[in-house]
Amino acid sequence: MDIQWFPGHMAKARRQVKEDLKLIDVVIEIIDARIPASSRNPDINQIAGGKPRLIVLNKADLAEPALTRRWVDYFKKTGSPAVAVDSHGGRGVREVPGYIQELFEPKKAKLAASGRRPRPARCMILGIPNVGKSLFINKLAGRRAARTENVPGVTRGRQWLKVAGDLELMDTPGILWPKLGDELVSFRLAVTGAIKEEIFDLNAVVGELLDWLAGHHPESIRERYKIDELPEDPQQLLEAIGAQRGYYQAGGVVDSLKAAKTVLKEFRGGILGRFTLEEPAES
Ligand SMILES: Nc1nc2c(ncn2[C@@H]2O[C@H](COP(=O)(O)OP(=O)(O)OP(=O)(O)O)[C@@H](O)[C@H]2O)c(=O)[nH]1
Repeated sequence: MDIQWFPGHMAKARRQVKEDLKLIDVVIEIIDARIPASSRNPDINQIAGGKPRLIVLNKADLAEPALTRRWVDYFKKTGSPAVAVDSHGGRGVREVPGYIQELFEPKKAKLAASGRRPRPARCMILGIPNVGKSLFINKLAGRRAARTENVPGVTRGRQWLKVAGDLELMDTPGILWPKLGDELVSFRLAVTGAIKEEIFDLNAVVGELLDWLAGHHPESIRERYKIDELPEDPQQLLEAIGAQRGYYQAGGVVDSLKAAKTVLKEFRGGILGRFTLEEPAES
């Protein structure tokens, strides 16, 4: 899924999600723990409406633990239960059903009061591209919950995956658009991978990333790229990294594009360290 969101696409996504939400008791909003504000869909409150919602800060293994705790507290204080998760390693995933049951409780009581048979809480995942919706679904529902969308000739409707803890999970996540138009947000979406590389200026984005890292975590660059004195100009820093790695083009010119790709890959992979690019509004 690419990030080319146009008004038509957004309207279609919104309609689809609205339709699916009719079947849902609890919404699971997946965000990226490294950018908990920028990775939220701007209209999520309207879209999820009055449905109880759990915020999942995914990729917590790549984020700064202390800041993740602050973000979780912040969301809780603002009335949204939140949990930090690493969908790769699985940390935090097992806590999710408990939160969902709590959020389902009022509706469950209502169903019981009207004499209906108890049933599992029905949930669906919502989030912008690349926050880890699919991996989270697989982790929560278990290995056997293989998706079938690539099987030729199979027309899929919405399917439900059974999840331990008396839950049912819609197998297809709702993909929502990210915040568009704000430069700082776009930068954060680009470095974390929510925006595809083909559509941003790699050198500029990595330059901004190096600027941020040099300001907040200079030791991470010094240690990784063995550069004692960090040049102030990010483009010079990029060249120093390229030179250190031996990335030269014909004529002895440093291949700074290759250096930029390396830095981005290592940042995204957590090799430079665990970073969170934004803090909650209140401390
Ligand atoms: N380190 C780490 N990587 C993760 C985690 N969750 C997802 N990823 C990686 O992030 C990338 C995107 O994961 P997906 O599950 O495909 O994300 P998605 O939200 O379904 O993506 P779209 O289909 O584009 O909407 C993949 O490379 C995953 O391996 C996590 O908790 N930790």
